[in-house]
Amino acid sequence: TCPSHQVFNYIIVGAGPAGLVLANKLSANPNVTVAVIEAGDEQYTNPNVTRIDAFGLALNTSIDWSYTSAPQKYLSDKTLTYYSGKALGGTTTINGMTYLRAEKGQIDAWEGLGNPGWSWDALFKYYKEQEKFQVPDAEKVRNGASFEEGVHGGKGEVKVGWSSLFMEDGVFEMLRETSANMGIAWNKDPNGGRMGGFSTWPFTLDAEKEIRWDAARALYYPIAHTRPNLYVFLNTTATRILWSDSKATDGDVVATGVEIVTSTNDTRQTLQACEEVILAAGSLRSPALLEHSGIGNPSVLGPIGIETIVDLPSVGANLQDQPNMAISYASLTNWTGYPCFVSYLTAADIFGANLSAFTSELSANISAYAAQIVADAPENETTTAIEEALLKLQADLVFAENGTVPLAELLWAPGAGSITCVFWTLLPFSKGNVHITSPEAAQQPAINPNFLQLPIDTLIQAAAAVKVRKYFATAPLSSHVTVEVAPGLGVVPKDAGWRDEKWVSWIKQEYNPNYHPVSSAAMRRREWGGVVDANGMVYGSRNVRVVDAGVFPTQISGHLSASVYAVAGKIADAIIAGKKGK
Ligand SMILES: Cc1cc2nc3c(=O)[nH]c(=O)nc-3n(C[C@H](O)[C@H](O)[C@H](O)COP(=O)(O)OP(=O)(O)OC[C@H]3O[C@@H](n4cnc5c(N)ncnc54)[C@H](O)[C@@H]3O)c2cc1C
Repeated sequence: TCPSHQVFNYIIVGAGPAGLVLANKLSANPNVTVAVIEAGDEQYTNPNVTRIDAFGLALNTSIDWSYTSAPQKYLSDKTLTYYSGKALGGTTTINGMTYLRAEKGQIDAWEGLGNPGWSWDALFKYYKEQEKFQVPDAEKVRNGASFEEGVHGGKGEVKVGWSSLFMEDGVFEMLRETSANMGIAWNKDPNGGRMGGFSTWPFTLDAEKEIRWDAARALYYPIAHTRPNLYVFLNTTATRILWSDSKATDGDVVATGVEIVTSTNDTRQTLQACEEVILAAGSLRSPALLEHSGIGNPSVLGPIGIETIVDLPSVGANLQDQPNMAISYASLTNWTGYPCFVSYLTAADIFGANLSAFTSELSANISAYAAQIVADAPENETTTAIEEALLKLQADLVFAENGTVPLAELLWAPGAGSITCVFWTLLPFSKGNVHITSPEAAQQPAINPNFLQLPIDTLIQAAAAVKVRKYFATAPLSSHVTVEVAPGLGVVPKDAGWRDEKWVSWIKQEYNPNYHPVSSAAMRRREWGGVVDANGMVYGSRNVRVVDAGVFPTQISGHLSASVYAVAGKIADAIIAGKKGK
C-alpha cells in the first residue's frame, strides 16, 4: 500500500491505446491508485476526432506532434513529417481507424525471440476479449463487409464495424473480380490470423452513432467518473524517471516516480510511484524518456552530458517503419463513399517465377546487410551477429516456401474521377533508431528509420508497384480507368521492370512514412538487442516497464492499433498477476 494519495501505485506515461488499456485494467482494483500523465488534452467533442469521415483533418493541428524526421541518408537527406497523436487517446485520435490485426506466423515468431508465452493464440484471446464487433447489416454485407464466425468478440471496449459511408454498390465486386483474375483470392476475414488475399476491413467506430472510436472513448470516458483511484494529468509532460539512491539486491535501479512539467507551469514537479513507472509514450517517445533518465547507450548519452545509470545500448535501436506511396489512374466515374478494400500480397504473389532467384540473392547479401545496419548505428548499439540472425529470421518468415506472411499491402481508394492504390512494403529489412540529441526533454528525439537503407527494400517496393500496375491493367478494373496519373508513363515507362532505375528514383522522390514505427524498445532477450523482457520490464530496472508499439519484437503485417491494444492487455494481466518478469 502507498503512504498517501500523493503517491500512486502505478504511474503511466502516455494515454494512447497502450496507456489507457493499462490504466483501465490496473484501476479496476479500487485499492490500487493509478496516475496517467498525458502531454495532450481531452478531445471528447473535437469533430476532427469524432467524425467518421474526418481522417486527415487532425493532422498538423494541436493534437498532432508533427515531428520532423532526421535527414534520411538514403533519400538524399530528405526529412519527412512524422504524424503522431498528442491527446487523451494518443494516436488513435488522429489515425485511419483501420482495424487489422496481424499474421499468425509472425506473432508466433515472437516467442522464439526470447518471449515465452507470446504466440498468436495468446494475443487472439485479447483481440477478441477487447473487441465489441458490430455485425454488419445486409446492405453493408452486399457492399463487401464480411467476417468469419469465431474471429471477433462482442463484449469488449473497442468498437469495431462498418459505417454507412461504405463505398457505393459495385466497387467491392469490381475489385474482388479483378483480384481473382490476378490470382489473388478473396479472404472473407483478414483478422483471423491469415491476412493474405483481397478483403474489406472493419474500422474502429461506433456504427450506430457513427462516431470514431478512439482509445479514450473505448477505455477512459466510460470509467472516468466511477474510479476515484484513477488520476489523469492532462497537458502534462513527463521529463524523466526519478530513481532511488539505493539499488535492488541484484543491482537493478529502482524508480520512485517521475518528474513532470505542465503546459501552464514551467516549474518541474514530481509524482511518486510506490510500485511501478510504466512508459506508454509511444515508440517515438518512450525510448527518449529512458535515455533522459540515464538508461541507454553511453555513446549516445555521454556526448550530451547524461550519466548512464543502466548501460542498455539497444534503447531506441531497431526502429522500423514502412514506405508508403500511391499509384493513381484517372477514371470517368466519380466514385463516392469511404473505401475499405485491401489486397495483401505474399512474396510469391509479388515475385512469381522470380521468387527463388530473389530469395537466393537476399540470402547471399544478409552478411553485407547486417554490416550496413551496424555501420549506420551509433557505436555499440548492435552487432553483426545479432543483425544477421534477425535478418535471417525475417527472410525465413517472409520468403518461406508456401509462406503466408504478407509482404505488401495495397489499399484501394476510388475517388472523384480517379482510382488510387496506396501501397507499401510491410516488412522492410532496413533498420534505424530514435535517440535524444539534447539533455532538454522538451526537444524531440532524432527519428531516423533509415528508409531504403538496404537495396532489397527498394526492390520489393518496386516489385509491388509493378504488381499494382498489373492490377490496373486487369479486367474489370481496367475498364474503369483511363490514363495513369501517378507516376505516369512519362516518369516510369510502361514496360519498366522492378529492377528499373526509373522505379528507384520515383520511389525515392515520392517516399512517405507509413506511420507504423515499432520495435524501438524491443521485447527480446537482452543479448539479442532487447530493451524489455516478456512482461515489458526494462532490463536493469526493478520496476520500470515500457508498454506500447515500441515493444513489438518485430514489425507486423497488420495496422498497429489492434495489436497495441492486445499487447497492452496481455502485459496488464501479467502485472496484475504479479509477474515482475526476468
Ligand atoms: C496518421 C496515422 C494514421 C494511422 N492509421 C492507423 C490505422 O488506420 N489503423 C491502425 O491500427 N493504426 C493506425 N496508425 C497507428 C496507430 O494509431 C498507432 O500505432 C498507435 O496509436 C500507437 O499506440 P501507442 O499507445 O503505442 O502510442 P500513441 O497512440 O502514440 O500514444 C502515446 C501517447 O503518449 C503521449 N506522450 C508522449 N510523450 C509523453 C511524455 N513525455 N509525457 C506525457 N505524455 C507523452 C502522447 O501525447 C500520446 O498521447 C496510424 C498512425 C498515424 C500517425
